[in-house]
Amino acid sequence: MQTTIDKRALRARIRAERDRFFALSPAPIAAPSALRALLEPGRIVTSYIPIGSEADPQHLAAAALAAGCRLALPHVTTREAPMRFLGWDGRSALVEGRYGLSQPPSDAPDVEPDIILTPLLAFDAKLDRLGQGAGYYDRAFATFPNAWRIGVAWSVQQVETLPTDAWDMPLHAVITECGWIPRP
Ligand SMILES: Nc1nc2c(c(=O)[nH]1)N(C=O)[C@@H](CNc1ccc(C(=O)N[C@@H](CCC(=O)O)C(=O)O)cc1)CN2
Ligand SMILES: Nc1ncnc2c1ncn2[C@@H]1O[C@H](COP(=O)(O)OP(=O)(O)OP(=O)(O)O)[C@@H](O)[C@H]1O
Repeated sequence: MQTTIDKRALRARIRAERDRFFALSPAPIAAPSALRALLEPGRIVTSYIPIGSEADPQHLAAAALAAGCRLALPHVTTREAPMRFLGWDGRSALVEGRYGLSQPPSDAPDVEPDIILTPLLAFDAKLDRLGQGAGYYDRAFATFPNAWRIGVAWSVQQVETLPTDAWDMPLHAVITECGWIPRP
């Protein structure tokens, strides 16, 4: 399948580019006003703890907490089991999981997210997204179709155009160190 080969090569290229960019100590990702406008008290925002050279959403999560939102983090086990979103107060100890991920303990409460801050490998001008390839976020988007899908990335992760599959749901916006990119 051609798109599978394309995606694998693209992932490797983008990971290398992201590593190079990250080594230059980019400016942190700050919360744009368009995101702050969505942070109503009581809303549930799922963040993530970055691994390697991923863009760090910590200031977005802090803005959400300060606005009275509740936080959650993704939790994965096997590749087959769907990802869960588990409540997190922003300070409690996390547990190391697969791939070196920091996750809430598996007995933390499941929540239904309103805003999904989404890690990604690449995005394009249409705000299509390429992830790690396990389909965790694609499946979560299908489960929570009414949640805001907001990508978090370094600007160098934008590519001309991505191959898409039938299940791909575009992002509503992407936040980079340069600011907010709305869906066209
Ligand atoms: N920080 C973070 N948390 C996350 C994700 C993510 O992409 N980033 N996920 C998104 O789905 C879920 C975990 N899924 C993952 C799926 C595959 C790989 C993986 O294949 N990692 C590669 C290389 C990682 C890299 O260098 O970028 C590996 O371990 O070989 C990692 C996480 C939930 N939590
Ligand atoms: N809504 C869905 N329901 C069931 N399986 C799905 C769904 N969406 C994607 N998948 C499965 O997930 C796998 C990975 O898809 P893809 O390569 O597009 O992942 P990705 O977008 O890079 O990953 P991720 O979403 O984890 O960041 C595919 O094999 C696909 O069959």
